[in-house]
Amino acid sequence: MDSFLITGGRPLRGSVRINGAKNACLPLMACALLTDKPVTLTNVPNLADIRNMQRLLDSLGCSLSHAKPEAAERSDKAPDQAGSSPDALTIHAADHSKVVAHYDIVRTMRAGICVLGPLLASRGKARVSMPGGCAIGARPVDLHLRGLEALGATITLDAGYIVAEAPKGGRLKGAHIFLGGPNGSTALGTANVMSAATLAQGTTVIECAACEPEIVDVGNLLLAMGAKITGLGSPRITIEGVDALHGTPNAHPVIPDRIEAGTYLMAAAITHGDVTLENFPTDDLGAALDRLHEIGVTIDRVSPDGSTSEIRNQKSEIVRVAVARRLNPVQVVTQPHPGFPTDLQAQIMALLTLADGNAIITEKIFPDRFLHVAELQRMGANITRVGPSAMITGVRELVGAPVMASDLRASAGLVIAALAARGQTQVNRVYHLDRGYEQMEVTLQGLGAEIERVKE
Ligand SMILES: CC(=O)N[C@H]1[C@@H](OP(=O)(O)OP(=O)(O)OC[C@H]2O[C@@H](n3ccc(=O)[nH]c3=O)[C@H](O)[C@@H]2O)O[C@H](CO)[C@@H](O)[C@@H]1O
Ligand SMILES: C=C(OP(=O)(O)O)C(=O)O
Repeated sequence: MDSFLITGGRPLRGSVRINGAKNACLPLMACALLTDKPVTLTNVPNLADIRNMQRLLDSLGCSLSHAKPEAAERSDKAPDQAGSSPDALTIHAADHSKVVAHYDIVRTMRAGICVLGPLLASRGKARVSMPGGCAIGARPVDLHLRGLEALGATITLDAGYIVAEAPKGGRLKGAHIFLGGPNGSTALGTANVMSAATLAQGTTVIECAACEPEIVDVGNLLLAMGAKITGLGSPRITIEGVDALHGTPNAHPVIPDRIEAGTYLMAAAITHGDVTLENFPTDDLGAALDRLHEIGVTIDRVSPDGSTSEIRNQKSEIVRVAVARRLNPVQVVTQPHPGFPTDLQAQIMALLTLADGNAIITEKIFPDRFLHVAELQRMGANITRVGPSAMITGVRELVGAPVMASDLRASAGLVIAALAARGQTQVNRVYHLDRGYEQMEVTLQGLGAEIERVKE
């Protein structure tokens, strides 16, 4: 398994373009199963999870191609040698006979579950393996199943597979569904139920729907495919079922990855660097920007003439991040959007290990998402975990050490810590990072970091 060797202490300087969001792109891809017409996405990130979702869709009778149609949006990325664009993806679900999402693919990522709703709605039945994903605590799928049952599906479990069948006649029926669980809304559960409801007979109302930008992006793609949806981005989404969906008249650009953007913000901050981030989704990062501001990180909007000003709420802008002094300790609570995202918890913890005082992080989405704590402690961090909270007493310096990456964002937190640590850190098992960050080591090298991938 590959690892990263990082020698810390170099301030990051330069510019990074934020890629399309993994957690939007994966459920967007699954939506292609809802129609027999081609669906084209652009700004598709080049990630292990995306390739696995391509394999899954291929196994479900879809043809996939990277050729960029005339109507597709322009992208800054260079076309590859064959004249196609690596970040454009067309998915054509022409063969609707296959309904089994196999364990060997679905176990690799949580978002594999996103094919369940579309398969059930368009093919009348589905057999989908229980999904995998990051080891960040209990990750039940009861809300997904409860929502689909409310739409009239019969669901049973068989040998690790979810077996779902639409009512007689093959069509789901609209319903009023409360989709909240003990920790609030469910992102992928909302995507699953909303996409299934687009083809149901009648009206569906989802209460306690996820407000995450990635789910809004899924809703926007469905609208472009002819669905009737209102309330996107609010806790109540209403879907008026239609008889059929069509393909995308124009290519749908995947939104920028707010978690990738937040990760590079924190990497820049911990090294007291000066980094410009392009395609930065300010609007989607309110809570994280608020915490970073309190910590003492300066984030300015860069105008086309190069001047800087206050950042504004926008879907995509250019920002410049810099830190002039020692970091302030702050309190962070992870919550559903628009609260502080759990997917940035490990990264901000790494940053706070070097703050000037006591910080506290409370994890309200995945109360056991703390596997990075022990690894940060190996690097000299002073952290005490108490139930769903971690108390962090800032230290003067971190010291490089061999550490083990346990999951995607924990790995990102360890890389951030290593960039600031004295000496060398070996971050083992970086295949987790490759699921969610496009060539992270190359991006960081471009910013002046001393980092290399060791292949094994
Ligand atoms: C691929 C993808 O997009 N993954 C993201 C998605 O995961 P995912 O969609 O799986 O996470 P959810 O939003 O569903 O989980 C939120 C909370 O609801 C609970 N829950 C969820 C489903 C369910 O059926 N029952 C239930 O109780 C979970 O245990 C958790 O406490 O949102 C998470 C929360 O923002 C992120 O950390 C993940 O990176
Ligand atoms: C937890 C994540 O991914 P997954 O839900 O696929 O495990 C993540 O993207 O941070």
